Amino acid sequence: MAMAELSTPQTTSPFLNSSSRLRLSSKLHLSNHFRQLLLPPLHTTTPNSKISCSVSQNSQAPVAVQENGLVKTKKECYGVFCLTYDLKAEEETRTWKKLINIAVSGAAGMISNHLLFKLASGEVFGPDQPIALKLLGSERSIQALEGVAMELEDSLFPLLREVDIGTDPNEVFQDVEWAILIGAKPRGPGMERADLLDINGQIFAEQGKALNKAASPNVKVLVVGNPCNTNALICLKNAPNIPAKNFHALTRLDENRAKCQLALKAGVFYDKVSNMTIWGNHSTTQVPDFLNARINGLPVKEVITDHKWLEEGFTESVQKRGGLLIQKWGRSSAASTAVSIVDAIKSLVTPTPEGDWFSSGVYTDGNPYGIEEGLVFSMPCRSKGDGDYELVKDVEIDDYLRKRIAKSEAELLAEKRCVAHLTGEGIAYCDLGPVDTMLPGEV
Ligand SMILES: NC(=O)C1=CN([C@@H]2O[C@H](COP(=O)(O)OP(=O)(O)OC[C@H]3O[C@@H](n4cnc5c(N)ncnc54)[C@H](OP(=O)(O)O)[C@@H]3O)[C@@H](O)[C@H]2O)C=CC1
Ligand SMILES: O=C([O-])CC(=O)C(=O)O
Repeated sequence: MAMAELSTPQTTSPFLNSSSRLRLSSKLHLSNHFRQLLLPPLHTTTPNSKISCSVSQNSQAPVAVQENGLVKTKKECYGVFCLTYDLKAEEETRTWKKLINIAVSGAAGMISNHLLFKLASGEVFGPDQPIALKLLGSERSIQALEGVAMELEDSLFPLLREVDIGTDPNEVFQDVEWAILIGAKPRGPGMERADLLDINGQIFAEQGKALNKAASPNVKVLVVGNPCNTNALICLKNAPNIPAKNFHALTRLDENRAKCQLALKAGVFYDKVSNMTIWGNHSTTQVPDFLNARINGLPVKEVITDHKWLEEGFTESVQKRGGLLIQKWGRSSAASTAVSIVDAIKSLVTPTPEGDWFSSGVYTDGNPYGIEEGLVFSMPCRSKGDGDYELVKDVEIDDYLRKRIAKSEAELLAEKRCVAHLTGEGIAYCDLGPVDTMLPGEV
């Protein structure tokens, strides 16, 4: 065993303290990783302080860690992330927040390929928030998942403390505080909508059960995989121990798309558009609410006087944006979806600016808009930044909006009937019409 002496910050390192004993595969490994691990950007360095660590020069992959004479193994962890760091000492320094566990399903897919690097960079939870990523894949994707983990290793993110990969949601979801559920089967040619609801519903029923059993009791769940509203409903119904309020279906991409279209028409930069609600389903029946949205603090209808465009052109462009993108790209939106996931989470962990709100698909339990109870429906929300939200209760709904919101509501009720066997609400009866439940990408 060679002993390495390295300079390190005087304050406790986020990764090591002097009692940490790590088994690494080679000296080269040590120099590559340790330098990054010991010099996180947020710490001031005191050049004279030293840290000692023992290095095995002939060990294999770093899968076992010796701590207080006990060998700890982590079954599903990956590479450098299998090392165990003394996080307890670090938590006492107050410099770093307590580690949070984040699960991502469909982690080898296109959206995740953008999202994971944003999560690991600190862009989502902040520059002082260490994270562990728990990546859920399947037999299909396990090799690719290793590739993802390798790229995460090579990115040397100071905040990324662990990466676990696995195919069993009961293991992957253990103690997670956030679950971002992206993995879902894409709709194939000729596939009936009812079949898609059923196949993906099975995935979300299983994951709901696993979250119920293994996750932190206050886990926040963001469902992205389509049809995301109904998948979120299935998931929450299978997780009775987790508050239904903790489940979200991603409609933030629709909100972002709507803001962009309004900004374009008004000739303003898109940060001038606020109070944008998406009502209803993440589908072509969604209702982007131009009645209550604002541009530079003014009602949209005062700024954009072409009301016919608002009712028809604007609304349809948002509803069908995903389909247009597929026509251009040959695949559905991935980067902008990942950005919108970041926005959705940040909206829950930072206070909503005064007077503004954001959209999220949430459980309609006691909503003030007369939407049928027991659906996951996109509505205006505000947050104090504690991970929770409250509904905005005084948004005006005129006849135009009411009619369209009712259509999206009817669609979600029809979807719900199709998955009754997965929500514990009896026998499924599927009467979806040919144009119902079009995903935004299915035009
Ligand atoms: N809500 C929103 O705003 C948006 C939602 N979406 C939805 O997000 C989901 C993921 O999109 P994206 O990352 O681009 O898709 P990809 O096809 O790149 O990845 C999807 C992942 O889903 C997993 N999956 C789970 N079950 C199945 C199955 N039965 N058959 C095939 N794959 C399966 C696969 O991973 P594995 O093998 O590891 O399980 C795959 O890697 C889709 O449902 C898409 O419609 C997309 C854009 C916007
Ligand atoms: O339909 C899809 O898979 C893509 C999608 O949800 C969107 O672009 O909004």
